[in-house]
Amino acid sequence: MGQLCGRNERKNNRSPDDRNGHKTNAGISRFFMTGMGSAGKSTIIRQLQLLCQQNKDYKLCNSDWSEMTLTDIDKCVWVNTIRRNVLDCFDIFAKQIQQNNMTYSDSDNTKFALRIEQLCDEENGIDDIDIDEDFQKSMIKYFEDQAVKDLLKKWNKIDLPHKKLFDGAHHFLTSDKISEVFSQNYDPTDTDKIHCRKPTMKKDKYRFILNGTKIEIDDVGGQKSELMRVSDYLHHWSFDTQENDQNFILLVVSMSDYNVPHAEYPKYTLLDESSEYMKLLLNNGIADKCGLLIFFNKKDRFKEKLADEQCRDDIHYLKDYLAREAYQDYQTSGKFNENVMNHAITAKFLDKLYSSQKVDKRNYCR
Ligand SMILES: Nc1nc2c(ncn2[C@@H]2O[C@H](COP(=O)(O)OP(=O)(O)OP(=O)(O)O)[C@@H](O)[C@H]2O)c(=O)[nH]1
Ligand SMILES: [Mg+2]
Repeated sequence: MGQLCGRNERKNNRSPDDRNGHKTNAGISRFFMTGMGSAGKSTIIRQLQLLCQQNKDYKLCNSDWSEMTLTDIDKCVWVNTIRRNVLDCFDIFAKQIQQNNMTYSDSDNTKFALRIEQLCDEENGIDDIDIDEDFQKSMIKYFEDQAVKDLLKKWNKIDLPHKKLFDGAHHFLTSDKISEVFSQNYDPTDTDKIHCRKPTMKKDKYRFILNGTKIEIDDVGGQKSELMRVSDYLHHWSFDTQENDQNFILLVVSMSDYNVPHAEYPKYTLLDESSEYMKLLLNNGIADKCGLLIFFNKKDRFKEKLADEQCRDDIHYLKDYLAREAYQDYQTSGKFNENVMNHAITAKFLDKLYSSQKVDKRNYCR
């Protein structure tokens, strides 16, 4: 997961004691959760839902705030989504192996790679696959080919402009897991669902009572097509505010994007795009009336990339936010202080906040 950084709105700036004292007539803490596609917004919801099953002080609620049990989407939808996730990874492997002029050690795998690419290119191709034992065996054989093994050593450097490996992919990419996912009786676990990639279309509303505090979260899809509608969503969301409610924009940022080049403007990264998005969002008049919280997510992937020698040169993307010594130390030895690196990412966003004068002296960052 990650860390938080926030801009406090004056009227929301209350101590925990204050908040406890106001429990009975307190309104709802409402969050408009937004961010770029794949930042990890829906994963936060899934994790909260799981916590509600494990902790009696956390409740998942209906629209009237009565407790509800999680009614999951159809098992079939999860199975198909996860299988699609794995096939998409294979499609990326096939394309990247071709782009790198690598060769498979077995000609069957060359043919299987072509088959996967064709299936993934056709709109409903995947739905037409007969997932039988032969297909399952071909998948494992392909996955265990030396070319795929070599490619996986460069995992953090797999780079296709319009296709990205999803950050939960590691969880599914072992021979045993692939066999399980493509077996007849596959039943996705909660952990599988947390790691799966299922883009949010439009927006979904969720309600929780966490330690007695009512929390309402609108999870807004971050794909390009969805971002075009964000201003409309924000207006509707704001319109539904009741007296005593506190409104926050919760921006979820993927720290792992610090070195992912933008498909159209390769000089910039997806992290730059995310900070630009924040700036645009804050120019919306409604944002002035809300608190702002930024959740810096995917800290684990950020750390993994920093520790990977193949990503070392990518530190230039954060050069402006690091002291010269820290920058040079890392470049020459690969050693780094985690807090210093995390701070470089937060600083990028604070910089944008200051430059757009959307910040006051009450900001806090942690
Ligand atoms: N390694 C790692 N993976 C994460 C983390 N948070 C989310 N993911 C994975 O990132 C992928 C995308 O997460 P989602 O929650 O679907 O992203 P989203 O922001 O809802 O994306 P849209 O619905 O398209 O806007 C999933 O495969 C998640 O399992 C994290 O902290 N670490
Ligand atoms: Mg989502």
